[in-house]
Amino acid sequence: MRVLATCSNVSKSIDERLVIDSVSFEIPEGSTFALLGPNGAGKTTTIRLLTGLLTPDEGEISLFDSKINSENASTLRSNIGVQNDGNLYEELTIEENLSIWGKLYGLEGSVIGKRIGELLNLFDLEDRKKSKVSQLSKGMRQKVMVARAIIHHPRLLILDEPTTGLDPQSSETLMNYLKVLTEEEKMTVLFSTHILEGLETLASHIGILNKGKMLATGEIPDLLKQRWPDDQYSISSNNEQRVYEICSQYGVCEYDTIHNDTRVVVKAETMDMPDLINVLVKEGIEIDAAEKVQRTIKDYYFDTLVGKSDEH
Ligand SMILES: Nc1ncnc2c1ncn2[C@@H]1O[C@H](COP(=O)(O)OP(=O)(O)OP(=O)(O)O)[C@@H](O)[C@H]1O
Repeated sequence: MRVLATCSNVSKSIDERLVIDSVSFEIPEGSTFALLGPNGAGKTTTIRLLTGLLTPDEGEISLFDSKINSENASTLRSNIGVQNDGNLYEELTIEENLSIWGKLYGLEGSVIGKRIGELLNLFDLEDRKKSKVSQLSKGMRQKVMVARAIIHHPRLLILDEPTTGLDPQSSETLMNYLKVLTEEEKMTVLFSTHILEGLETLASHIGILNKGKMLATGEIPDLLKQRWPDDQYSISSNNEQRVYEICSQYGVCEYDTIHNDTRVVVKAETMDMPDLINVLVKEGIEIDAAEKVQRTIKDYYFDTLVGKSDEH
């Protein structure tokens, strides 16, 4: 797959503090890339570096196969859409704001009208299109900022915590729309977020930043498979302690510190699940359920950050 953006060993200090520390990652074309990490991890700074608003102290950033430099930055930026791209015009209406940006991006009048209609509909802002931005709520402004970044259907859309301030329904609508943009419009999307629940249905790739370092990056199914190569089952029974003891004898049991329960890691070479269930039943244990554990990005995220909070 073609790579649309690359960060290679990028470092950046702000006020003599190293806030981005030799970060490398790739954004493949057509991907939906979620940038994750605790507060202050460096997500916004990475986004500002990618969009050319900040210059790396070390390392290289390439967009669309070209290394960003002071000469080509503005041309490259015309192919990206950025949510926090300057302020909105407070004394103009939503419609006027979007129209100005459509013109700036060189769209034809008829296309601008059509796109504005779609975006107002998407964000449930049709009845407010004649309202001045200064009269909008925080969440509504956020919607207009995101709409502005999308209006020209950029090749690469970059959104910094796009759902912050949005109500649950609007968040869901926006995230589903981003999926449509990647699938139908072949757009590539990078977004930062703190929302981990259900992320695997929205994102194809992730990068986890912590204290300026990229701890893990790649395609979600690959990362999950690398971290948990063996099938795991969660067994609920009338005697958890005994299950743990018996499974431990066979070397297939571990205590899951994230979920606080007993999980059986079934390694193909040791024992398969039906055999193990038989052993447990023969021992007089009543098994209520033995469910295969579906690992998620939330599990992966916390597993990656375990023990990292004190490092720097
Ligand atoms: N303009 C600035 N001046 C000084 N320090 C800054 C500036 N911008 C960012 N930093 C520092 O860089 C580090 C990374 O900040 P950044 O905003 O990139 O984190 P983030 O991952 O986006 O955090 P959050 O999830 O809280 O938005 C922080 O320690 C922050 O204090």
